[in-house]
Amino acid sequence: MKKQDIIFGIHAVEALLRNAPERIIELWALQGREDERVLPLINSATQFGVSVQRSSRKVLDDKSASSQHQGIVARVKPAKILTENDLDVLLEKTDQAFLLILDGVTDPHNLGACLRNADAAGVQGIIVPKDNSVGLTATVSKVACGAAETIPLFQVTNLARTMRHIQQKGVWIIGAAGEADCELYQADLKGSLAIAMGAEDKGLRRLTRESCDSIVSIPMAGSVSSLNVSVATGICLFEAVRQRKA
Ligand SMILES: C[S@@+](CC[C@H](N)C(=O)[O-])C[C@H]1O[C@@H](n2cnc3c(N)ncnc32)[C@H](O)[C@@H]1O
Repeated sequence: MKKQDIIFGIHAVEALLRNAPERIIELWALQGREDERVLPLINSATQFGVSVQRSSRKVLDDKSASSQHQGIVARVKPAKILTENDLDVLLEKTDQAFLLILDGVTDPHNLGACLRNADAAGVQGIIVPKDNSVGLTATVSKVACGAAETIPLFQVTNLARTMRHIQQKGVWIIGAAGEADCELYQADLKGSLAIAMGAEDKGLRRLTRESCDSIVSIPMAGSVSSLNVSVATGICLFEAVRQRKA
């Protein structure tokens, strides 16, 4: 069974039942413990005609390849892969884009945390390059706490080309890099916007950086040279939220 065919954890399965119950093929719930958070999920799945099996902890650990399943594991049909064309549809529907670009994030915990931040900030979609990025794995869904089932993730073949394309549609792209002279808090983050974050090891690739309209840094007071990408993403997104509400 491929890892991405499994979704586990209470928030992730709950979001799946709310947003795409048709994707669930079967569900395993921990036997012998009537967890009040798991029971509504079992009831809801049963209403959708999903087969629910009561299983031992060992079975759930094996199915999810994790011990973090919180007593609930689902086998699912893969999510529809969204591409450049789907991004166009999104842009046509909004007069003020708010997007996140992740240039090659490879750690599932980081992508999960970025999805969670993006959902909380009201981001409409996340753009990632198809290659050299982690996809929507079971761990990503678990860490994202339901956001992997709500935020559209656009996987594009050529990130720089997609960036040019969305710029032509009026989206201003701000990249985040620790060494930039302009501070995040000086940048104008209102209007149609995409914020681009770099990968864990190499940061923004040269072409991605050159495709940004401007580059900003989050001021650092201590001795470390950079923040974790999901932390930096949260800071940038919520500064944008603050400005857009003002
Ligand atoms: C772990 S950092 C990458 C560090 C990498 N060694 C580099 O040279 O960029 C991952 C991403 O988080 C964002 N980031 C981390 N710290 C930042 C800061 N102080 N200012 C702006 N962005 C930051 C950037 O987008 C960066 O590419």
